[in-house]
Amino acid sequence: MHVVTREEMQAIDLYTIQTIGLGGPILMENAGQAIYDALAKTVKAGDQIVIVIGKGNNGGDGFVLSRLLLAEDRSVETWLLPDMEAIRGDARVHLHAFLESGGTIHQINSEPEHFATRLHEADVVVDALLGTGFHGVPRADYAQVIQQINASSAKIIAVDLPSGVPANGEPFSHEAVHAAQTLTLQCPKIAQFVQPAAGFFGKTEILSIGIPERAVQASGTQRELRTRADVRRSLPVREPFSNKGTHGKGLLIAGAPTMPGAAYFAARAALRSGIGLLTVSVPEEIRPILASLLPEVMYQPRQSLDYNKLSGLAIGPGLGRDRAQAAFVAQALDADIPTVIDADGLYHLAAMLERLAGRHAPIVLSPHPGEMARLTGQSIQSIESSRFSISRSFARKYGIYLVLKGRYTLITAPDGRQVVNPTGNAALAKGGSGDVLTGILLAYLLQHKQVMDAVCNAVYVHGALADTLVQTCHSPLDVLATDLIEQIPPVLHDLYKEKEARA
Ligand SMILES: NC(=O)C1=CN([C@@H]2O[C@H](COP(=O)(O)OP(=O)(O)OC[C@H]3O[C@@H](n4cnc5c(N)ncnc54)[C@H](OP(=O)(O)O)[C@@H]3O)[C@@H](O)[C@H]2O)[C@H](O)CC1
Ligand SMILES: [K+]
Repeated sequence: MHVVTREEMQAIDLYTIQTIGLGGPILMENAGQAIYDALAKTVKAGDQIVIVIGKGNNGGDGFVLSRLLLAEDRSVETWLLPDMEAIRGDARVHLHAFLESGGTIHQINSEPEHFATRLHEADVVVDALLGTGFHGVPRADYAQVIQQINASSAKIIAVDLPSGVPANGEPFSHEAVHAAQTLTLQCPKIAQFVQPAAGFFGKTEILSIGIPERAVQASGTQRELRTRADVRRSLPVREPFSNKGTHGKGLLIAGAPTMPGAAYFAARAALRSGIGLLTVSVPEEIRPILASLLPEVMYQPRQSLDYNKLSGLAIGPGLGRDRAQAAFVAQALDADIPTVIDADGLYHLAAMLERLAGRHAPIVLSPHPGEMARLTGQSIQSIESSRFSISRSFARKYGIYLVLKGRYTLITAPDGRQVVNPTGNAALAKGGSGDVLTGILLAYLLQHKQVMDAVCNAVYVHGALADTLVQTCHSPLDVLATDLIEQIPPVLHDLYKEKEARA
């Protein structure tokens, strides 16, 4: 599933209409029908529905929905902000069809009090004011209606985008529709995954409107939303006669006397994620503690790390920020084997980014926004408001795989391809969860054929751990790193069972 900008969506529309030959009115009919079907799942029989329509094709979707609801014995009113004469093109076609089918249009500007009353009484408000055509700041008349919609106690369902939200996720400070649910048409837009826009979507459902994949491909978009099917398809299969050496020999350089837990979490997560052989390097003071907790791993002293015959390494969890540790990061980079750098490893990396050049083996960096800010010298706010572009330029500049963590973690390949991860929740915002991800990343880097699959699947599974825990027996407040690790077996069990069932 591709994530698009407004311009890419418009190009997809144009290709579908001009090259494939599916006219705009047909797409709009499909859009209206898809919205109608999605509404049927959430709107109750006696609900009073108010559909609020703007001037463009987003409004056109609203006319189709109004016509489809005509046939039902429901309390539905359709309210139009612009004058009817201003409606043009495909939207005009469906305005005409609605009226000729017996529909009634109420004009907001002619009956402002009645509109206010209906909004107040409504159980559901469908926001078909503005979609991908919106830009800038809402004009006064639209701003007024957006404010009125937000003030109603109705369940707000936005068509394609919450009105007032810019499709490309540009930062904004004006009021936009706070939707309980957004029914996005065909392709998720960038806005859904960046702040502050993401906060206006509510529960989001992507509805197909019959646009062929070829039209999406033609737009050249390089962004995708990872689906469970993508993960299932690309998970490594364990051959029956494989041996421990087949699944990677990894080295984890982590932990400090004051932070032994990080090394434990990353190591145990790597083991649970299928790594074949794992060697851990921790300061001698804490090795006995780790050895008692992790009998499955081998140990190497920091002073004599052997990088030969390794399939990959991870460095950073709990490593510590004193200068002495920087040398281990530099050494790891010089080893030029598949490498994951996280946490304090990223802290030291910031002073030696030039070492990333000229390497051949893949490198995966997994910063949270604060660590990314330090790596780029930008503020956290600028990172958060332009996650896609900042990630892309950094990954391409240094030739690395970048995992920019967040509510929707964004994965970027050295060639600029980007994947949005849909799983995860606030339960992950706790010490140790990043160490668990590092362990899964290391294990997957050593087991997947494609690096991008390894990284995307590790991030997907990591988020799915938190989702499963919160959906079954935890709250977002009480999930510990150890809970995440112990959730790996059931989550992988389900994924592999689904994979087998589809084989
Ligand atoms: N393939 C698909 O996804 C399909 C999507 N459909 C729907 O079409 C919209 C996009 O339609 P479009 O007409 O391009 O644009 P909008 O309806 O979103 O809005 C256009 C009108 O909005 C006005 N506008 C723009 N900026 C502002 C602003 N700052 N304040 C107030 N009004 C604004 C603008 O008015 P003008 O007077 O400036 O012209 C436009 O008229 C998409 O989102 C889907 O919902 C199709 O239904 C099917 C295919
Ligand atoms: K809308």
